[in-house]
Amino acid sequence: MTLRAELTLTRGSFELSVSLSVPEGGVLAVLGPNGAGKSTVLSCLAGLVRAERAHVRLGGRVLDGDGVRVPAHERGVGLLAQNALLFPHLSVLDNVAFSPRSRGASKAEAREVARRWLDEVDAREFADRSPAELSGGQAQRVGLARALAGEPGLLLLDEPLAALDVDAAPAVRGVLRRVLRESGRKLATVLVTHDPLDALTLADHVAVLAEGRIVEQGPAREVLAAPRTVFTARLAGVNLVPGTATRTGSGAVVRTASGQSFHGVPARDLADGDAAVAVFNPGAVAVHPHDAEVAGSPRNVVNAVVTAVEPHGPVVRLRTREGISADLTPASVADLALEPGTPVRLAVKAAVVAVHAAPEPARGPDPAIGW
Ligand SMILES: Nc1ncnc2c1ncn2[C@@H]1O[C@H](COP(=O)(O)OP(=O)(O)OP(=O)(O)O)[C@@H](O)[C@H]1O
Repeated sequence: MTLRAELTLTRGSFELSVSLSVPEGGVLAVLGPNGAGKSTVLSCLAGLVRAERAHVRLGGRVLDGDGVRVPAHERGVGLLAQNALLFPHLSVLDNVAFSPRSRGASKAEAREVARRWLDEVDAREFADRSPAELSGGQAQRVGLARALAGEPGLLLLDEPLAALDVDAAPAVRGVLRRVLRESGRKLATVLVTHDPLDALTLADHVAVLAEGRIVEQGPAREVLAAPRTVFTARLAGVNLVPGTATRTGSGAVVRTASGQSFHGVPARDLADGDAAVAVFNPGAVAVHPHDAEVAGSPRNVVNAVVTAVEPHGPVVRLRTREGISADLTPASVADLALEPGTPVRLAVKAAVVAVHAAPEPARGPDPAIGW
């Protein structure tokens, strides 16, 4: 079923105003910093929190608005949060059978449905266990089966992998991915996550929420490959320099508030005077001694001071006071004797800097924000 929702709510100084749409079979990942309003959006959709102004339509049915407010248990919404919150006194099978049973199925029918869903999430073998006998990952799989056994039109996933340790998360992510593809075809799914990997692997679209507003949205790969806000850039692990754009023939320059210029390759829709961001990968940043001459093809050169030297997978990520990050090999960190406080000269070729119009005046420390 297709979901369309418009929600407005004020809570103290926090204001939420969002408009979402998820087609049948679609998975929308909602990303955003702490306190952005992600859980509030899910709670409003689930009918657990009342928005001041709401219009929520699922398939042909109005859940909220036009004088209607369908209570939570009648919405046809499945919910899985960080913890599955299974009923401790029921077996795994009866936890999953609970939804069909409360929709009027006989005990035998409900258990049959439950067995089918436990098969779907590879948890049939746990049917007779009590929830206390499950690991975190097993409990999340059972929680997913329980959410789907009620045949919801909308599935809400609130950081379903966040409480799992690094060994358990991949298996549950794999089950979610398969179940959303196969069984999720009639559903709209909204997934709240902090993890770009979840967004890329589970969702087709993402919406980035900041301070109660959607600041970026679109196909997951496009948004994460070309982030326009500081938050999305951090998620995607790239450097992002906010400023104002000027077109220069086939190129573009982003000038920051402090007068620093970054040359790059403009997106097609970029216009002179636009609020813009220069985006580049930490792996594309070359690090030189602070007094080095940096020559060659058109480059952006920034004097910076190292603030952190951190292992980052097979490379070392250098963070600087100026906000730009660079990835280097451990050998070059040693050669350049890099440590917090070392002055360096960073260089990045214009050809690998993408310049995008920003949807809002870019926020964050000037001149650049990198991770
Ligand atoms: N029960 C509540 N009463 C009052 N304010 C609340 C309540 N719950 C949340 N808030 C506030 O509403 C805002 C949005 O919170 P919400 O939990 O939706 O954010 P979130 O994006 O889900 O954050 P997180 O990633 O930390 O879970 C925050 O400013 C928060 O302090």
